Amino acid sequence: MPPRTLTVTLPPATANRNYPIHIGRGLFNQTALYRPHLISRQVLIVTNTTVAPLYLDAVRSALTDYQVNSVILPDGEQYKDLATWQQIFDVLLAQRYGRDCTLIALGGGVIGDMTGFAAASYQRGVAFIQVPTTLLAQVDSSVGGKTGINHPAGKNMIGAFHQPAAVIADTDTLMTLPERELSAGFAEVIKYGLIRDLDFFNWLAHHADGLLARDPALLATAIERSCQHKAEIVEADEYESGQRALLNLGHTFGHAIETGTGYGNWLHGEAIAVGMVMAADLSHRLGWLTNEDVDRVRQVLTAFQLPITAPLELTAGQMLDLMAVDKKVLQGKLRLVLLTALGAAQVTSDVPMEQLRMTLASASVSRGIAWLT
Ligand SMILES: NC(=O)c1ccc[n+]([C@@H]2O[C@H](COP(=O)([O-])OP(=O)(O)OC[C@H]3O[C@@H](n4cnc5c(N)ncnc54)[C@H](O)[C@@H]3O)[C@@H](O)[C@H]2O)c1
Ligand SMILES: O=C(O)C(=O)C[C@@H](O)[C@H](O)[C@H](O)COP(=O)(O)O
Ligand SMILES: [Zn+2]
Repeated sequence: MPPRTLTVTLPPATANRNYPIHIGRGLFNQTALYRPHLISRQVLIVTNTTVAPLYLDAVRSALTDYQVNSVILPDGEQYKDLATWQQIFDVLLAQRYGRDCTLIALGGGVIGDMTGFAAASYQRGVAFIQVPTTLLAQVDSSVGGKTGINHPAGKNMIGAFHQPAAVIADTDTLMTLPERELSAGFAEVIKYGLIRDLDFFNWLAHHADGLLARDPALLATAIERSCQHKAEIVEADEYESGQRALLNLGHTFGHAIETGTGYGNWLHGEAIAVGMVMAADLSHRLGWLTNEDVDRVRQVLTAFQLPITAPLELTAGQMLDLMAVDKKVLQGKLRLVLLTALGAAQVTSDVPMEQLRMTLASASVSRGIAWLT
């Protein structure tokens, strides 16, 4: 399979902001993919303790003509925080990096979000390249320019929109990804099917076994179609004043689960899988989906080894408190992404509290009604 390149086309602010998404095997060490986006010789690779031993040398080998430094952060969602993020600036300043430097994010979504936010902030904004190494990062987080870090009270609460100069998604990296992480990535892939592409959703259901077995052709198709969806939405609504919010399907619930259970205990994709079941359940309670539709959502997520029930340690009250800090809240009112059919979504602020509480209770199989308190 030859590599594919998609383009994210954005309106120019002061300069051309379009950027390529390269998808394919063996892309890491191709100097030609990096060179057009490097403004000066100063390059900082940001990665973590798991990814560095696997791939840092390969990326460095593409950049022998440059002054390359690296910063290796601790691994985990619990380190997507202010203190860890500051380490990036310590290196940039110690090495006297200027405004024409380029940061490279080598890793999953955590590294991508933190590096992008560092690039948005250092000297008020420098360039960065996304080199995503997880499925989730290749299909979602590396594209679109949402960058940031967590606060103990809420996910991604501190951040900026800052688009990358390029995305280089080397699909060979997925061969070393743990199975649990691969499944978590599929939650965001399934999300595209649920919000805007029923054919893709059905295709994913049909190929679940092959995708989990990492068939390279199937993976390439899933990644390309996901990036196409993300690019189209970001091109239409870069700053989330409208349809970009649909990419948040399951996230109001999921982010509450991640924050409430302690960052890193539930993977982002796992929490979003449960969140999508909750969104589907609530859509059914509003009469928008049939019972069979909701079962189908559960079945497909289960086929990808994803959870479909909520963590037991959170009460509905705690969930609602955590959901109240969601970034989609407007004038103090919760706004949720719900499904009007499989393959179609909308944002609604008219969520009856009683129905929402029923949804929160029903997604917790073991605790049932006690979870309502
Ligand atoms: N900016 C966005 O648009 C956006 C979109 C979705 C998710 N996110 C964020 O992304 C994060 C989740 O990203 P993630 O799922 O990639 O998690 P992650 O970055 O924590 O990576 C998952 C795990 O896999 C390891 N890893 C990475 N690449 C590997 C490889 N090739 N082989 C072996 N191990 C590898 C990592 O070290 C980590 O332990 C969350 O913080 C979420 O909020 C952001
Ligand atoms: O790109 C977007 O827009 C998304 O919402 C993609 C999500 O998968 C991602 O998890 C994002 O970081 C969530 O954004 P947030 O604004 O709810 O923090
Ligand atoms: Zn997400």
